[in-house]
Amino acid sequence: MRQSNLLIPTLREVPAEADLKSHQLLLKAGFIRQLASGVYNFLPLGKRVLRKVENIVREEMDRAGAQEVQMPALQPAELWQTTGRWNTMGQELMRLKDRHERDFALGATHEEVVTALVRDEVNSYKKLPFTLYQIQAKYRDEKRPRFGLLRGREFLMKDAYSFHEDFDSLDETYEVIFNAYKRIFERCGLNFRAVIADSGAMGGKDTHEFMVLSEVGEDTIAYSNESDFAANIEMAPVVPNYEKSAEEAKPLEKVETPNAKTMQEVADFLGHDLDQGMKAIMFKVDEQFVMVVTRGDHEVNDVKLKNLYEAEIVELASEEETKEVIGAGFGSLGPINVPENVDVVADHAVEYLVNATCGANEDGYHYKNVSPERDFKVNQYADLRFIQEGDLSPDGNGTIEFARGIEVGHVFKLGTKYADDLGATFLNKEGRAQTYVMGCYGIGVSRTLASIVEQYHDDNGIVWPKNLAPFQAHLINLNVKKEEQVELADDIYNKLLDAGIDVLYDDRQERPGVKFNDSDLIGVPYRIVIGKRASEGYVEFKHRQTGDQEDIHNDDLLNHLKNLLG
Ligand SMILES: O=C(C[C@@H]1CCCCN1)Cn1cnc2cc(Cl)c(F)cc2c1=O
Ligand SMILES: [Mg+2]
Repeated sequence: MRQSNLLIPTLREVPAEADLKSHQLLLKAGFIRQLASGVYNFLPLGKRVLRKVENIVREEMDRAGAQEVQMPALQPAELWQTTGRWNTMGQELMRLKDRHERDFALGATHEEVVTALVRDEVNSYKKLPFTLYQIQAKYRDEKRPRFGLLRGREFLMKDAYSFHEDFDSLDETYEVIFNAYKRIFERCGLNFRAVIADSGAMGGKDTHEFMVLSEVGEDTIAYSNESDFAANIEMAPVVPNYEKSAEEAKPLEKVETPNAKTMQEVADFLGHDLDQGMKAIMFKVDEQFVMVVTRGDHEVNDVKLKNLYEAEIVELASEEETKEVIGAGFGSLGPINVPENVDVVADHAVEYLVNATCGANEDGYHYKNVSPERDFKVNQYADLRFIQEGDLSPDGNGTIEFARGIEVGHVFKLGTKYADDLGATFLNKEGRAQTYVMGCYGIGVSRTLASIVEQYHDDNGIVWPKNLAPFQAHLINLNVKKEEQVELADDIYNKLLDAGIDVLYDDRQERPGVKFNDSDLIGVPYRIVIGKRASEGYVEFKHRQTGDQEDIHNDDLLNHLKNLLG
C-alpha cells in the first residue's frame, strides 16, 4: 500500500498519558488512538496486526477442533440473574436499558449466553463433546483502566466453551486446548509460562493462566529454576520442609513491650529474629472471624485462606472490630487465649516453632518462650503463606524464583455450575437428563498484541516478528522528485505486489529523516531504500531487528526477500 494514502499519524513526542513502553509505541507509531479511558480505535496498521494475531488464534482453535461462532454483546439481564451474577458482579459489569426499559448487560464474558444457547439447541450425548469459540469485543468497566491495551474497558477476547458428558471428557479437551494455547503463544513469538492458577469466582477444579514474562506484568509467577513447575504466586503451594528446633521449651513468660508494634520492633525489643516470632492477622471470612497465624518472616496468602474455607468473601478485619472481639489492637495479637467465636488457623511453619514470641492479646504485652500445642490450640494447620524465593519447588526439583507476568490466557475446568443454574441438560446413554460438564478458555487478543510490543521493541520503535508485522517489507523512496528513483521504486513496488508480498511503499513528499524515523517506529522487518544508487539499479536493504544493511541489485532483490520471508 502507498503510505501517501494511509492513515498512519506517527508522533514525534511521547504521549503524556502513556508510561508503558508498548502503550507509548502503539500511539507514537500510529497503530491506535484512545477514544475514551480504556477504549481504543485501531488504525490501519493496528488493525492489520490485530487481524494477524486473531488468525493465529483462529487457526489453532480450528485445529483443536473448536467451532467458531459469534454471540451477542447485548445480553438480557435475565440470564445473569439466573446465575446470580447480575447481583454478584459489581460496577465492572456494564449495564444498559433498551427502549422498553428492559435491562441488558454488555458482554463481559459469555458463560450465560453460550450455556443458554446449548441448552436450547443440543440435547443428546451423541453430540458431545464439542467446543464453541468466538473472537469478540468484551466490556468490563475497570476501576483503573491503564497501560493502553493491557487493561482496557473494551477489549478483544477469544473465548471458548466446551461441553461434556463427564469430567474425563473435559480433561481431554482441556489438554487439547492447553496445547493449542502453547502453539498460539509460540507462534506469537512470546516468552510465556503456563502457570497453575486460582479459579477465583469461577470455581471449578484445575485452571491455568498463560503468563507472558515481563517486568511490567501485574502478576507474580513462582517458578522452579530446575523444572517446568510454575504457579501464580496466589496459588503456589508451599512444601512444609521445616524441622523442629532441638531447643528445650522454656516456661512461658508474659512481658511488657511498650511501643513495640511491628513484628520487627517486637523482635528487636525481645532480641530475636523475625522467624522466631509469630504474626497474627484477623480476617473476616464470610462474616466468621478468623485469626491467621504465620511465622514472623512469612506473609498470609488470602487466596489460600479463601480456598481453605471455600469462602465467597475474605477481608481483613478492621482494628476496631479486632479490639472489640479480641480486646487488643493490631501488633498485640496472638493465638493464646482467643475467644471461642474466633477461629485460629496457622501456617504449617508455626507448628515447628519452639520458644517463639507472640502478641498477648493485650495492648503493649507479648508472650515469649511460646510453644505450640503446649501454649495454644489451633483449629487447623494449613498451607496459608505466600511462597518465597528460595523455597523448595513443590515438585521437589530446584528452588523457587519469581518473575512478573502479563496474563494473556486463562483456561478453566468450569464443571457444572452454569449448566446447573441454567437447566442445561442432555439425554445420556440411559435416556436420562444429565447436566453438562463445561470448560472455558480465554485469550486476551488485544492484550496479546500489546504484550508482543512489550517484548519486541528497541529505542527507535517496534520490532515486529516477521509473521506479525503489519507489512512484510517497507519500500522507501528517499526523493520523489528524482525521476529514476520514482521509476525504480514503482517498478519494485509492483514486482513485490505481483509476488504476493505485503509491502508498505513510502512515496510521501517527506525528508529522509522523517521517513527513516517513521520506518523505525512502525517496525516492518525488512526495509528497501531507493537512493543515490538507483541509477545503477542498486537499493539499500536493511534488517530492522539487527540493523544490518547491504546494497543489493534490483535483479536479486525479490529472491533475497523471499528467502528471508521463508
Ligand atoms: O471471564 C472469566 C472466566 C472465563 C475466562 C475465559 C473466557 C470465558 N470466561 C472470569 N471473569 C472475569 N472478569 C469478569 C468481569 C465481569 Cl464484569 C463479569 F461480568 C464477569 C467476569 C468473569 O467471568
Ligand atoms: Mg484470569
